[in-house]
Amino acid sequence: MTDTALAAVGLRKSFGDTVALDGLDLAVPKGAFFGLLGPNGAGKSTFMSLVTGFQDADGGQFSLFGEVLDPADTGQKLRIGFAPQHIALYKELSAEANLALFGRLYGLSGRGLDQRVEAALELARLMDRRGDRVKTFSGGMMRRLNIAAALLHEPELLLCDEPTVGVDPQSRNAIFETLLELKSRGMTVIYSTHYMEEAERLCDRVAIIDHGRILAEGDIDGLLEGLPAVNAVRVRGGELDEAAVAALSQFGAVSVSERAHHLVPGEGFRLSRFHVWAEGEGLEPRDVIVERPTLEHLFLQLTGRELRE
Ligand SMILES: Nc1ncnc2c1ncn2[C@@H]1O[C@H](COP(=O)(O)OP(=O)(O)OP(=O)(O)O)[C@@H](O)[C@H]1O
Repeated sequence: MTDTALAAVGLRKSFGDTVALDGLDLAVPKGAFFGLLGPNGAGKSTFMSLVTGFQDADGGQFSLFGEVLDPADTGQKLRIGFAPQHIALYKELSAEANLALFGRLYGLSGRGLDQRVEAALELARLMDRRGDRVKTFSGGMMRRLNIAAALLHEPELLLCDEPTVGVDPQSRNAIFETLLELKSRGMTVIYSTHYMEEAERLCDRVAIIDHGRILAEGDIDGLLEGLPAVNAVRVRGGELDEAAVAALSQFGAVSVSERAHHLVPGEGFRLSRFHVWAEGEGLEPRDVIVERPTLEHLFLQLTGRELRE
């Protein structure tokens, strides 16, 4: 028995001169909601297309639940579900007809198929729109259906490629509900995104990918542990006098904007000491905003670039 759902070792893939995957190593534990976090062009979709056998790797190897993954092995393929970045649905057909079609492609029929279609409609929260053509759906509804269609054959591992790109915040929340439902069922999910807030909200573990390599991997708290405990402090109000600003500077680099003083903590910064100082200055707790480091800061530290550049 292995505790690893999917492992990749030394994966390589190039398109002409473009190196999409550059010796990528990754291990995804069973039952993890695993975030693959990286900017556009980092290699996330290429990675998924190799796992699902849509493209062949130039080098390297995968194992799926402890067995070497052979793209031609149908039995192994059935253990994987894939919700691609680009919606793969028939827009002229209804939600229900789409699901039935995908179910038949997976060899389902009769009562078994009907039950899976019902379950998928429920998961996607589209019971009341089941008979409507997909072309009348919002982007978020299509995304949910796209995910549900990938689950009809009850795979053990779901790959979900950037499901929230181009959807409004409300639809995004509805997609999260579907994903959180899968998480609560203990399904192994590999979720690619370039939104660090999504990774922080959904994922137990995260791998940071850039230029086709994994730069860091672990649970989010562990990954952030290496960063300073406080990323920045904002003092609202902008009412500090010159002496107070000079005193603030003992804690690090200070810059001033119209409404606030921003402090980037220096070496040996202690938040407790800072709070004592702030209280002495008569600052209200609500005027002091402490920014904790995020995965965005980690990415910046690792690459010298913003995640969304
Ligand atoms: N079929 C292809 N032909 C040529 N280049 C490709 C192809 N597929 C991917 N690439 C290139 O490989 C690199 C990795 O692309 P990939 O789509 O895997 O990144 P990504 O992290 O999924 O980003 P995005 O969110 O933009 O899809 C990019 O430089 C991309 O332009």
